[in-house]
Amino acid sequence: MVEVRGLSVVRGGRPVLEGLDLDVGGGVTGLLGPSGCGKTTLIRCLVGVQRVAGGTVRVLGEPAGSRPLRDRVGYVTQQASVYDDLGVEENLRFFARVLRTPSASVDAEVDRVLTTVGLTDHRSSLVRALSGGQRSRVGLAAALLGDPGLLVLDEPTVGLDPVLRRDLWEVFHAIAGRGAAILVSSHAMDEAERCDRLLLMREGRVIADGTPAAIRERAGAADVEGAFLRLVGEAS
Ligand SMILES: Nc1ncnc2c1ncn2[C@@H]1O[C@H](COP(=O)(O)OP(=O)(O)OP(=O)(O)O)[C@@H](O)[C@H]1O
Repeated sequence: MVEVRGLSVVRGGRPVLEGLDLDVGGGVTGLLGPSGCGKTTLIRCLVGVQRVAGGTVRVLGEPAGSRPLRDRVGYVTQQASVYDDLGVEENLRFFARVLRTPSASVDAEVDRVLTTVGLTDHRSSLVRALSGGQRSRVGLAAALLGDPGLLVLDEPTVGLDPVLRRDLWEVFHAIAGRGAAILVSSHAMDEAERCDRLLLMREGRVIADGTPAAIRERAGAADVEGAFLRLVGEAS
């Protein structure tokens, strides 16, 4: 679903990614790595908003950021990307219009994404009156409009309580179970265990790639956190 070849990015005059090769298939893939290693930069490349110095990025068979991908790639950024002074449903209707959802399908689309994220009871609430976790789910609902084949989530569970985090992970797996690929960046090592596959980055390179069990085994660690610390340490 994602094919990255020889990707190089320079930011602030410094190389951030250098000749990165990567494939992402179905299921939930976790993107881990120390702060500043290039996770958000890679995500920006996948959604087509990052200027690249070299290489190619193809998503669902198309160049990243190209017009056919507009409603086939969902992106939830670290910052809230919904309007505080609009209602939940109003936000979703607005984003459906931006995506040019045919007007006859908008009601069904809005109902579908509200059900997926469990917010049907809050459809009329103003976003600013919601809790942090509910607000995150409005952003996720907006990213699910158009039924994207790839969903990219940049630290989607920061600041959420353990129950909400667990619920959101159930939503991610349900979405992946319907055939979408999900790429989630995270610093939460307990969440890494929930991924089907992990990509561990350090200084713009992928230093480990496999299931959580395979990565634990390779590092000889009891959990992903131990494996992460060992592998990042080895690579330095
Ligand atoms: N707007 C910018 N201008 C210049 N350099 C930037 C900019 N944004 C990020 N960088 C640099 O690019 C590198 C990678 O940043 P990036 O945001 O991709 O890291 P990250 O792995 O997502 O970090 P974090 O886990 O802290 O979110 C860092 O060294 C950072 O200083």
